[in-house]
Amino acid sequence: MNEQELRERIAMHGQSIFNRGLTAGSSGNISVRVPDGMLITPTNSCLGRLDPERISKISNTGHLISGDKPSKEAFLHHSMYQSRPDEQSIVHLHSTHSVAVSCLENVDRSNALPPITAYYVMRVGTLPVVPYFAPGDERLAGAVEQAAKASRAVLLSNHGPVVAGKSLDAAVASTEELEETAKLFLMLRQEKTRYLTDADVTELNQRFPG
Ligand SMILES: O=C(CO)COP(=O)(O)O
Ligand SMILES: [Zn+2]
Repeated sequence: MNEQELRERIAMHGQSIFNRGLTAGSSGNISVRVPDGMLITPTNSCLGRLDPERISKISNTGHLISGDKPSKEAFLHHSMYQSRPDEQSIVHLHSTHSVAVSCLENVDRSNALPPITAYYVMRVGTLPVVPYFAPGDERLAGAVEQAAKASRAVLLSNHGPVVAGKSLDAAVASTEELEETAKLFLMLRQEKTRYLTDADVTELNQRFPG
């Protein structure tokens, strides 16, 4: 996909995400790597109403090349790309059920969600939790860079998920799968539940690597 097509696809996904209530107001941001840096949604923009031409383009050193002022979380996307050089896109949302899990006191900080379904294992896998810092706080960079070494998805405490993928479509699909699994997890918290076993997870990782 060329840069223009990527810009249009970011806007298309943003609108779809917003219209389904997966992030509200001006929350969330999306980035895609390009050869000379990254495209990222502008700060304070509504994902439902992105203008492809105004999407920010920043260099690998963080300088604005074109478009509106970039997301205040651009440094966080940068940190995650540093840890995961094969990933091409990152999606950060304030999706309700994922945010709810990020607020639970006794969450397992090395992996917030159990393996409930095969698609969760295939698209997300593990979900380390990063301590709370205010949005845009650069201390998030180190914490995310470290956590992202173990997984393509990290959960920011009292905030929301940040998910990387080998393409924009893949990053969006993994973020959606994470949100659905967070919803299932909360629905099942009072029910006796059979999670997938370690053997089930090992088999899925062998059948569907990457
Ligand atoms: O989700 C957000 C902050 O965490 C939105 O911030 P931006 O509008 O700067 O992208
Ligand atoms: Zn946010």
